Amino acid sequence: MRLIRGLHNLPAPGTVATIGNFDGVHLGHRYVIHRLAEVGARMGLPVTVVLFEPQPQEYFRGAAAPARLTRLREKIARLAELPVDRVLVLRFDRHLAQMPAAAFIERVLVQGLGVKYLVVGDDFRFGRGREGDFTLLRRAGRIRGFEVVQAPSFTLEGVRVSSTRVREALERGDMETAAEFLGRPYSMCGRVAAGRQRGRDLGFPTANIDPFRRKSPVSGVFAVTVAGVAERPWPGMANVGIRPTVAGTRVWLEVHLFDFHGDLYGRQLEVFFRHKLREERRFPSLEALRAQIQQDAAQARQWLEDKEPTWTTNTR
Ligand SMILES: Cc1cc2nc3c(=O)[nH]c(=O)nc-3n(C[C@H](O)[C@H](O)[C@H](O)COP(=O)(O)O)c2cc1C
Ligand SMILES: Nc1ncnc2c1ncn2[C@@H]1O[C@H](COP(=O)(O)OP(=O)(O)O)[C@@H](O)[C@H]1O
Repeated sequence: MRLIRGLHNLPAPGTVATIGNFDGVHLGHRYVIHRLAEVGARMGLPVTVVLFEPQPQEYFRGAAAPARLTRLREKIARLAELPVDRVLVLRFDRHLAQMPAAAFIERVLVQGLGVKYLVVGDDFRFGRGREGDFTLLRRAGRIRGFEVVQAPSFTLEGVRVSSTRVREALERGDMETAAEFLGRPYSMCGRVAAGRQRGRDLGFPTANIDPFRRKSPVSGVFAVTVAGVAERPWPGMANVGIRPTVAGTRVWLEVHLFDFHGDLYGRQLEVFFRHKLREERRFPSLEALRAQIQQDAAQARQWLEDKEPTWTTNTR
């Protein structure tokens, strides 16, 4: 899969494509991409996914935009596992926000991509003031020689899988439903940064990861599994929050790995949120926090052992 940033770096025109946010790269997205890849194979054309970064809602609404499920590099990693030949990332800035819909079609879709077959959601809007919609695309396609189809809805037990639904499940701590919609447990990726070495004093060293999000779609304390430590996912527990007890100010993802001794600084980890244990709280003392974290550890171990009994024999 090739990652292309901006319209200037596009390879020769001729492609099947889809445009969207693809936040979460959930089962609905995967379904659309698999169908698109079938068409691409039939037409003998590569598959292009077009993404905007930041997501248009973030550009327009700033802090009021919904929490990101996946940051760009997470989206790209998930898309690379699918039959996608290229991801085109278009910077969503003033220039793009103010581009008339007709110019978007001409510059991006026709001259840029040379699109022959395009899949978009029924509610897809584009161009200055959201003037462009599905009908306009269809009409332009008839004139400029590309086909436009609506993304098929993917449903699970009658529910249309969407990024919003995943966010709602995560918000209420329902990790199981989120995992069903995503096709995998919800995860965040990041590099382990140096903290203030307090975790060690608490008896629970934690690998600190910057979630790189204005808002996190998950918060609280979780049983987790972590990829990037060893061959197999490593069991642990994590806190996502601002750490009110130690007067933290911004959101961090902190992971303690069970029965791990070693250095993780600089390591790229993927943390899978398997089960929510509780909300983050402000404790009257570090002593009280330590006692609670001990309980969290016991509960997280229990949950992971019940769900993934192989760990007891394989990773310890
Ligand atoms: C499982 C777990 C649960 C935690 N729960 C809370 C909490 O409820 N409230 C809080 O203020 N901090 C919580 N923390 C964060 C600790 O305050 C933090 O790990 C500790 O202060 C170490 O910070 P450091 O990165 O500065 O070393 C939790 C940490 C872990 C690993
Ligand atoms: N079991 C463990 N789980 C997580 N990190 C560990 C563990 N054992 C050692 N470490 C290392 O210790 C570091 C965290 O130590 P800590 O005292 O919490 O300091 P800080 O959080 O301030 O960096 C991690 O980044 C990692 O390199």
